Amino acid sequence: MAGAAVTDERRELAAAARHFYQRGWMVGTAGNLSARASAGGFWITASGRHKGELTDKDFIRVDMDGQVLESPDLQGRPSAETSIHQAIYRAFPETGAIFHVHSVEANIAAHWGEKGRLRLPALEMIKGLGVWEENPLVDLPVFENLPHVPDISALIAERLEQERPQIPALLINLHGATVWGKDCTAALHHTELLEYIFRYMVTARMAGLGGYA
Ligand SMILES: CSC[C@@H](O)[C@@H](O)C(=O)COP(=O)(O)O
Ligand SMILES: [Zn+2]
Repeated sequence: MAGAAVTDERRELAAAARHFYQRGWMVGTAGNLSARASAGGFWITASGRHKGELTDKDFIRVDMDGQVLESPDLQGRPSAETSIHQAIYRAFPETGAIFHVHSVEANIAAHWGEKGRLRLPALEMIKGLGVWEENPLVDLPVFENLPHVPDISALIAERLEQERPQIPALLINLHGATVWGKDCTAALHHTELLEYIFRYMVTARMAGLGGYA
C-alpha cells in the first residue's frame, strides 16, 4: 500500500482491493469494498478511487443508514453503491466484510441466468462457499442493473428478507458480483472462489463442453 499509515480495518480492505485490482477485477476505479468498523458502522471505499493503491484517505466510515461518521478526505463521498452494502449488513448481521468486483467472466456468465437466478456448476470449489452436499443445485441470485442504485438495493433488501442465498453472494446483471463473509479473509476467499466458478463456466463453454455442469 503506497505510503499509507493505516491502522484499522482499512489495511485489510486496501490489501484485498490491490489483490483484486491486480487480477483485473477492479479496473478503472470499478468495484467497492467495506468492512464493519471496530469504531462503529462500516468503512467503505470512497467513490471513484483507484483500487490498486488505496490509502486511509480513500475510505469513509458510515453508519448503517449510510450517514457519514468519519471522512479523512473532506472531498470524499461514500461509494455510490453503499446502499447495497447496507442491505447486506442489515440482512445478515454476522457479515463483517463485503466485496464488490467487476470481472469480465461474471458479466459473460450473467447471460446464462434465468428468472433472476444463475445455476452454478457443482464444482468442488463450491464447498469453500459453504455448500457441502454431493452434486448440489446452487442458484446465485441475479438482479437487474437498474440505473438508480437505491432501486437495486431495494430489490436486494426485499429478496434477502425472503430467502437466504445458498452462498454468500449475489450478481448484478452485466455489472458484477457482490460477495460477503464474516471478516475480510472470508470475504476474500469467497470472492476468489466465485470468480473461479465464473471462469470455469466461461472456459467450459469456450471449450465446447455444451454447458458447464
Ligand atoms: C468504473 S464505473 C463502476 C461504477 O459505476 C460502480 O459500479 C462501481 O463499482 C464503483 O462505484 P464507486 O462509487 O466508486 O464505489
Ligand atoms: Zn459496481
